[in-house]
Order: sequence, then structure tokens, then C-alpha cells
Amino acid sequence: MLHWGYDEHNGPARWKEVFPVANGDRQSPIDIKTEETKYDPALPPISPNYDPTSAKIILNNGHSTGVEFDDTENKSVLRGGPLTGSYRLRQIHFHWGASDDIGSEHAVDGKKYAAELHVVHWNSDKYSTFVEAARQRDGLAVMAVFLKIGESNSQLKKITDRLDTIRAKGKQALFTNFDPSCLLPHSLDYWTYLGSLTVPPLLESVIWIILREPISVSSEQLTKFRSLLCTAEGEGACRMLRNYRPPQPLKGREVRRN
Ligand SMILES: C[C@@H](CNC(=O)c1ccc(S(N)(=O)=O)cc1)Cn1ccc2ccccc21
Ligand SMILES: [Zn+2]
Repeated sequence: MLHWGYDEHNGPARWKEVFPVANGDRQSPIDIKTEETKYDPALPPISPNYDPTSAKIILNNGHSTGVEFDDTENKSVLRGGPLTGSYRLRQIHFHWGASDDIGSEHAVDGKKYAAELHVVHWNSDKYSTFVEAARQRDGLAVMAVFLKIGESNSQLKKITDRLDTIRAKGKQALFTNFDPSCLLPHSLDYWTYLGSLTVPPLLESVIWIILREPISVSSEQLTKFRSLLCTAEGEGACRMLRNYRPPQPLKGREVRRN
């Protein structure tokens, strides 16, 4: 396999050939069977505190698109929920599918949403860099938000309106004065479980916090994601039609809810 992706020849079914942890005991995403989740009264609310001046750039990395934040100091952090201490905001990105009926990575009772937002943080209390934290069992915290087909999302528009300026892989543009809290639903109720990155190197270092209430996205906005290219300028254009990994075995893990 030349380089991992989401096509037949380099997609999720073949990642294990290069990243054997793909068959590990705490892989993500998962299908959340709501009847089997365990209510935990000791789980406090999650508490995101983001400074809009942390936002730096919007980019296309060839596998997804998202916004990168300045994580050189504790300006934007996530606390509470299942987390011990504060986790520093690093980046947000999206996963979607070739059609509106699929696209999310996590599923709820077998149901997939049209897309999924990931808000990525790292444990800056215990570790000094993201890359160091990414190798630790409690190193990362990713908050996931489901995107449901419906009304156009005016907050998401700040991102989808910029996608035509970063169509090719490797393109980026200035993107500041943005607080990702504007993409969160009204309710911060969540499920939480221990898992992994959903893309190679599939490191098993993520505390997942999945918000139960989806936000809306319009079909037109999703079409803009699918018009991104997974190839650089000058290379044969290949469109980023899908970038989701299917649900992985739970292997005895518990999914708690607040
Ligand atoms: C983490 C990788 C970079 N990947 C990510 O930052 C990342 C973040 C979130 C998700 S998701 N979809 O689960 O929210 C996926 C990927 C760097 N890197 C590459 C090799 C490598 C080795 C050790 C440490 C870091 C390393
Ligand atoms: Zn992701």
C-alpha cells in the first residue's frame, strides 16, 4: 500500500497491513448501542473554554479539512466530563461520505449521520507536546459532534465558504477569530469511552466524548466538502468523496453517559 486513504486499494480494510494496531483492543470509531451504555451519576458536565484568537489557519491535508489552533499556551481548553485536568485545543476537522445517508464515523444503534466534527485536544497538564501526548493512553481527548442533514448551518458556513480557496491537498489560508463552541449543539450531554485515532497511525490514546445532540448541515454545504481534492495542485485531481472509517469491535469496552 503506497499511502493510506479511503479508496479500495488503500482504505480502512488494508490499514492493518501497515498499522497492525488497527486490530487493537481500543479502536475507534464504534457503533454506540444506546441500551448498553451505562449512566454514570459521577460524570460532571464537560466544560469547553475556547479563545477565538487561538484560531490560526484553515487547511486541506489531503485526508480532511479543518482549522488549526495555536496550542503553545493554555488559551483554549476542554475540562470536566471524564477528563482529569485540562486538555488543550489543537485542531478541528470533519469526516463525511459520498452521499448524505452515510458519512459519520461513530454510529448510534447502527444509524450513521451525514458527517461528524472532531474537536481534538491534548493533555497539556501531563505532557509537553501534542506528539508526546498522542502516544499516551490518556494523552488525547476528542469531542465528536454529529452533523444531520437539514437547515444550512450559519456557523459552519464560516468554514464551507472558505473551502474553494483550499481545494488542493496542502493548501491553507489564514483563519482567525473563530471559537469552535459556535459549532456545538445546545445540549452538551455525551457518551464517553476509551478509543483511538480513527486515521493512521490509529494510536490508542483518545478519550472520546460524543455529544448526543446533532447539529445541522445542508446538503449543499456537504457538497462543498466533497469538492475538496485529496491530491496536490498539478497532480491528477482526485476528489475527497469520503473519509470515514467504519465502526470497530467494542472488545468489552464500556460506554458511559452523563
Ligand atoms: C498523531 C498524528 C497526527 N494525527 C492527528 O493529529 C489526528 C488527530 C485526530 C484524529 S481523529 N479522526 O481520531 O479525531 C486523527 C488524527 C501524528 N503522528 C504520526 C505518527 C505519529 C507517531 C507518534 C505520535 C504522533 C504521530
Ligand atoms: Zn477525525
